[in-house]
Amino acid sequence: MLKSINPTQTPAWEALTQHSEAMKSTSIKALFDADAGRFSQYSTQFEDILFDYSKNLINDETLSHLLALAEQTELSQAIAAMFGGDKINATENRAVLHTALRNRSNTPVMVDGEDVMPKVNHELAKMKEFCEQVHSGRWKGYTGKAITDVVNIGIGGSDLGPVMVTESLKPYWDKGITPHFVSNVDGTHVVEILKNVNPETTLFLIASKTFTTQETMTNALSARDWFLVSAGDEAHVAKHFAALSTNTAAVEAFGIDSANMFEFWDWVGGRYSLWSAIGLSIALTIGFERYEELLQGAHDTDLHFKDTALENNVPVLMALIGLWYGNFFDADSEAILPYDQYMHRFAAYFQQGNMESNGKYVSRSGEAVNYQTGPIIWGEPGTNGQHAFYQLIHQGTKLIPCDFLAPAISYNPTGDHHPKLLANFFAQTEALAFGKTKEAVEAEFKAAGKTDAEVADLVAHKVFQGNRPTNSFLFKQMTPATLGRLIAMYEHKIFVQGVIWNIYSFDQWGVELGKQLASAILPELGDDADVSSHDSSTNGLINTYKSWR
Ligand SMILES: O=P(O)(O)OC[C@H]1O[C@@H](O)[C@@H](O)[C@@H](O)[C@@H]1O
Repeated sequence: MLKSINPTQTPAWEALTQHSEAMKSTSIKALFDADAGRFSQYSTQFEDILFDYSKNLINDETLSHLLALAEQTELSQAIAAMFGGDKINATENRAVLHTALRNRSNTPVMVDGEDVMPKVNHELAKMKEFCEQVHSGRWKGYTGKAITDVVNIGIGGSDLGPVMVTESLKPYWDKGITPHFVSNVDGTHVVEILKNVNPETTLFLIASKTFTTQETMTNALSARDWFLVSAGDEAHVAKHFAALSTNTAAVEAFGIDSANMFEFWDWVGGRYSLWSAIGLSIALTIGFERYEELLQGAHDTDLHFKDTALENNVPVLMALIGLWYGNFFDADSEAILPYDQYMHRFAAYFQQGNMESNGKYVSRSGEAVNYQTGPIIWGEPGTNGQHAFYQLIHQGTKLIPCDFLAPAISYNPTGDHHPKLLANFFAQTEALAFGKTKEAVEAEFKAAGKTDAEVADLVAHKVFQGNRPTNSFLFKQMTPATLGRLIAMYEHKIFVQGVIWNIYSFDQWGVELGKQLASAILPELGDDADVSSHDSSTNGLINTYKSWR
């Protein structure tokens, strides 16, 4: 159990409040002007990832207060508690051990007196064997053909991780398997995906921690019906359906052979589950060895996070910088901007990671907090975002701290695309930090021959205030290990922030009410009679739907 400590009651919070006032009267530009060594002071290289946090409105004093806040909220104890298998997910009475799933050192990890590593290794061995069978063609479909397509049916944490990772690692799709993902209960999703696959050569992975999620069960049944239209005999299901779940009874009730079940455990949060059996679609797509490299990368970060002093600890620094803007500068969102087309679902992945973990207003002692918690996370790949929403980041009224990520080496070094892409990355962080002064705009106008009147009309619109903070993550090349490192860095950032905000980051009660109400409404949609059991808006929507369908 983590202690409940109100962060706003700590001396560090008070110091940060005062210090933030001082920092509001300086600027990122002034900090750079005063210190030629700022980049080397506020950047660090972790393995093959350069983390540059110098373009932030921070100085040594800021960091020392933030680190004091981490100490006063007992962050180090919380890190030890998580890795040690304590039940820090108190509202579900569960340990939080996605780190055990990628514990390549294989040191014992105890939960309730039991070392979980043997069962983690057992399941990994089972996944490996299955991948070998599928890749070698020994695993055959009902007409004797090898598997060519894998359809992962899952939603939320049972979908977003596999989608993001397989897309990010597309250059590694060399096992003859094409992955597909069905998540939305909208029939369009499953119908459109099934148009592209052949029942004889398709393997369905039903991915659901609980195996009760409405969307996934509905899609799984539709996929099974579609499959049986061609295959006929139910006995063929065993060759084409596997389950990734913690719920053996529900898997069996669905009709999936327990030999085709890949298990994980209640101490794996859904949004932290790509490292478990939920990662099977990844391993099938990129190969099991590459999946192990992904796990190894995450393990590298875990060891760094667990064993490095807070002041040099990358996920801790990421968390503290984010919290600085959220709590002391009223920033309410953060943008994640990968300059890597393959990473196009990275922001969406961490939208769930962050917002489901830290979107909580109730503290660990059950009271409403009186400070901001988790940020809104959003983002799109560069350079597309530049032509869409960067206007607001540069000149809007909101402060939006941004993370820029890019590989130095592209898998597609066609022409000069990659230098152009990276020139944009570097330029954007420069423009956001340093802006463009009125004097610079005026000088530009004058050089272009504009009249004084024209200059006066336009100058204010062309000024960039700058002072917009960014973090940059430049990595050598996107490999499975690099991706594993990056994901784990963001995961631990979320953990650190949740600890300091005194909230429970590993439950998600906020998703339940909508599910309950949807189950109550579904039977009401079964006939054409008007309903009157809800508020007038909900009644109005339901009754209009019924009259129009
Ligand atoms: O993996 P299952 O159990 O189908 O859950 C899928 C998703 O459901 C949602 O309601 C959330 O709780 C997510 O955290 C979870 O990943």
